[in-house]
Amino acid sequence: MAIISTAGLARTFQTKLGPVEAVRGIDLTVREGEILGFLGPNGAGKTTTLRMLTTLLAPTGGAATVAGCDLATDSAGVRRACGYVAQSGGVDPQITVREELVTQGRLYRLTKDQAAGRAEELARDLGLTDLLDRKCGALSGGQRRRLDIAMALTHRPKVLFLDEPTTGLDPGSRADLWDLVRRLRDEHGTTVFLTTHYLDEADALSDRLVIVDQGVVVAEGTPSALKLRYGGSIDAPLQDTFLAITGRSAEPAGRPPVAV
Ligand SMILES: Nc1ncnc2c1ncn2[C@@H]1O[C@H](COP(=O)(O)OP(=O)(O)OP(=O)(O)O)[C@@H](O)[C@H]1O
Repeated sequence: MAIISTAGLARTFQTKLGPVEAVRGIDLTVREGEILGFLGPNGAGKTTTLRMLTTLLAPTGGAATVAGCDLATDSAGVRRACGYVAQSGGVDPQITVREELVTQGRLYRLTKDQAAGRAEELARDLGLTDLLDRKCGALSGGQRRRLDIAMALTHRPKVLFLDEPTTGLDPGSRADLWDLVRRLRDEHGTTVFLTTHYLDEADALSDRLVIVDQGVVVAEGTPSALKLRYGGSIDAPLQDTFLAITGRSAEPAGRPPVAV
């Protein structure tokens, strides 16, 4: 069953220098319980698409449904169904992990007791129990990401959107995060929609890849199917496949991470 479905989803920004067509018409379907890797070179329109699908940004064209809720007419329903972890989270460094989780629960209208209980539950699920009374500012990068994800899961969303979840993490923390994403899907049936520039990550985690370039979908399929079709063999490196599809590298500026 499709949990996300979009048709011609588009967003043009009006700027002083003229219109910028960030997303020109995205057609895609995501099945329930799928881990979808949403890839594309810098500026392809990935974050803009995520922001539209999570109701943070209004589309200027097209349509979409998330968990059966129409983006245009039922944004509250879409928000109930979605958790979103942006590229850089906005936790308060001065308050503790517990306070941050409880506050998030209260924002979702849980009672004090419910919010305290949910904070403990999330901390257990995400390996944060020993850190509950630590200040957020004292967490490592990997622990911060786990807290960001815990907060996004407070209301038990059906779909979790992760925008470059492992950027800046060391190989061990990246591997932990991959395990967490798989566990979320396997134990809770959560659909995961993730963007990443790390092709080893996309390859290891995703059931299916959607590759965008210049605001449109240019290829989609399982990692193996894409490698076979564009890289010449199912053993082709995803790097070569991506280059064949977009003519560009997927890596952001800077050093590529060590594969784990
Ligand atoms: N608020 C805005 N105003 C004007 N242009 C914007 C705005 N937000 C994004 N853009 C432009 O839209 C295009 C797509 O941006 P977006 O951030 O969605 O790409 P991305 O695929 O997530 O890129 P990256 O991989 O670098 O994070 C880019 O050309 C960007 O400069």
